[in-house]
Amino acid sequence: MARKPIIVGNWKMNKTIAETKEFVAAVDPKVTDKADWGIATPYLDLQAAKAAKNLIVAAEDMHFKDSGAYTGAVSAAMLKEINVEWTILGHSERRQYFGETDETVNLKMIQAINNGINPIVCVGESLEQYEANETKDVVKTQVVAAYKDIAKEDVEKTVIAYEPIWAIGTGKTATNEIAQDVCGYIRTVVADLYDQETADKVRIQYGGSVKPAGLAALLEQPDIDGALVGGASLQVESYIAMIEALN
Ligand SMILES: O=C(CO)COP(=O)(O)O
Repeated sequence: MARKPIIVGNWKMNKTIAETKEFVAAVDPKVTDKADWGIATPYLDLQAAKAAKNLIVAAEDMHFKDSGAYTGAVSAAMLKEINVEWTILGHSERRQYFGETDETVNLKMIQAINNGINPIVCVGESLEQYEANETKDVVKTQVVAAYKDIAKEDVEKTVIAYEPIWAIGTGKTATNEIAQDVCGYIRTVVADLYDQETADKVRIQYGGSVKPAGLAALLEQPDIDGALVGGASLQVESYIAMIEALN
């Protein structure tokens, strides 16, 4: 089953509007059709990022309500108005620092789908859970919760990012074997929730200290269809090095 790779840079809380313009001007013309390439940026940078003709532009989060008294939050309608059609949901940093729960991630998944926004939903275990051999239980619980009330025909609009928390920003990458094992398991969870055909269509990314040099081998894994990249997506040179790694 051929699934087009999807590689998205998660900028987290980095880059001003001016820096975004500079990055997009340098990187966007280099994008090839070997993969879907994207950047997830702070809200304030999104409109500048949309100058891109080739790059997917994603938000890093989105509220689950249409509007209302939610100081600091951004709605699906606000994203749609500037033609942002993707968002990350449930990143471990949102779960850790901003009180995101499996329940709010699910509400956001539903809100995203209802508004024509494609979610990249993040799952992954802590170091403690990894060491206690709880990885599969943890990601299963997160995936099952995230997809509650998501219809089968909508699953292929979503992307699942497996990001072991112990590999984020630490320079410690999961080996390709570990990443494949967990991503393959996630696909069986989706198959159990829906069916094999649906599971075969959904794209699953790995994230956690991905670097240009490791990208091609990572994508050779049968159940890894892309990457969610933090640090290595911030510099023009390293983003272009990822594009070139797949040429
Ligand atoms: O959290 C990540 C992407 O969402 C991974 O970040 P790093 O690539 O910096 O480890």
